[in-house]
Amino acid sequence: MPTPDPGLPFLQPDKTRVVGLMSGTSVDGIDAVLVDLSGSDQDLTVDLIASQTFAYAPSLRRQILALCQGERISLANLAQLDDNIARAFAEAALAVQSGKDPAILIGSHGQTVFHRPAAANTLGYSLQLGRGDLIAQITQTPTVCNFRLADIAAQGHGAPLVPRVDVCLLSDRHQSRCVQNLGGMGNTTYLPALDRVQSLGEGVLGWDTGPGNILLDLAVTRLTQGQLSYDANGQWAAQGKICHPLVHQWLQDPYFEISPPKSTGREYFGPAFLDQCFQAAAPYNLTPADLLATLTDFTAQSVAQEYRRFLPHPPGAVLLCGGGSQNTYLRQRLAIALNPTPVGITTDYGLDAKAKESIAFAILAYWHQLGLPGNLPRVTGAQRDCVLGLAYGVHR
Ligand SMILES: Nc1ncnc2c1ncn2[C@@H]1O[C@H](COP(=O)(O)OP(=O)(O)OP(=O)(O)O)[C@@H](O)[C@H]1O
Ligand SMILES: CC(=O)N[C@H]1[C@@H]2OC[C@@H](O2)[C@@H](O)[C@@H]1O[C@H](C)C(=O)O
Repeated sequence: MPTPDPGLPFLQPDKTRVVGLMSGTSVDGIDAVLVDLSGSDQDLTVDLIASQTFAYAPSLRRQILALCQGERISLANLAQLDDNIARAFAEAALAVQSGKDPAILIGSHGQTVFHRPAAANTLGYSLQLGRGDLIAQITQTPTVCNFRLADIAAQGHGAPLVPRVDVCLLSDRHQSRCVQNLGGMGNTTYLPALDRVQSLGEGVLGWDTGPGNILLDLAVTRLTQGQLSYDANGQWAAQGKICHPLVHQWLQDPYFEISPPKSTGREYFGPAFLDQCFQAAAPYNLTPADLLATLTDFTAQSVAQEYRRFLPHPPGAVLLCGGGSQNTYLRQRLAIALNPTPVGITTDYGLDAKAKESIAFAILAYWHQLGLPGNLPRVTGAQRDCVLGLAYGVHR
């Protein structure tokens, strides 16, 4: 057990109210939850009390995206941006608790602005802004943040981190499952048909499968000159015709050749990748709807190809989560690509699909306070189990 900080609550594994905060690679806003957690890991239970998404103010979003895209920024402006993100996260934490008994702990993922996957002879590097010390001070609530660092220092990718939570909340002893997140990026957790205790020891796999909504969001933004930022329910793409030769061509991308552990981000599947897609599409004279249909099918096919390449068996079911689980057309294309495996959403298995990642960071903060590891070395490639996160207490 780590020595508890005097400014932090010393938790016992019984009912604890925690806020979870997450903003991922879509940079659409802060997903916030208020949960009651009990148990430790294999007997963990979650009661979702409140859940809300707080869109970023347009100017803050623009600054974050500019930074993600590698635009130059002075250190003074970087400091200001970090403060502003922390303030937005703190406001989200306060707002999601409004009218409820307060949380005693916050788990804040922060905003990813840069991710360098680990490689042979190169450590990973992952930078999340929105510093936890400021969130703790503003909310007067102890805050755990910077969850990816310990895993990276142990030579892991620092991502994905949600798989250990998936094991504890979604394993089934009779059915193997893939939990497929469709955020900006896509990532999966393969849960063999084992109970939670066995699963933590063996068989679980997880990795970033490639793009989630990122190429769709970027394409919609480009095609509408910034008027729209995503294809609501996939309605636009559903009107188009898929260009199958392009999908086939894009599936040859070298990222899909890499065996797990692997992780990715906007640095790879970002604007430059989309430029290449648009260039490759030029000879086909596609309409905007055709382009979106083709990018949507590519996204679905990339997930199916990753499963075929890297899973020991097709899963008994695929459970979707993340914002892309709301895209009806993407879900249809996934169901076709994964046929005959049934495709559902985690909400139907008791875990809100849109809130799952922020719930996971509430749990990782709780595990930090219990001294329990949060990573799965088989997934991230780390050399050992790590207690994840840096904790900031409230010193009045
Ligand atoms: N109704 C909807 N129809 C289509 N797409 C949707 C809908 N709702 C959300 N999305 C998509 O989900 C995205 C946000 O998903 P989410 O919040 O899970 O991503 P994230 O957490 O930023 O990403 P990551 O998991 O990569 O960190 C939006 O940018 C949009 O593309
Ligand atoms: C560096 C980073 O923010 N990675 C995210 C991103 O979004 C999806 C995928 O890429 C995943 O690896 C990770 O997020 C989830 C929450 C995770 O760590 O499990």
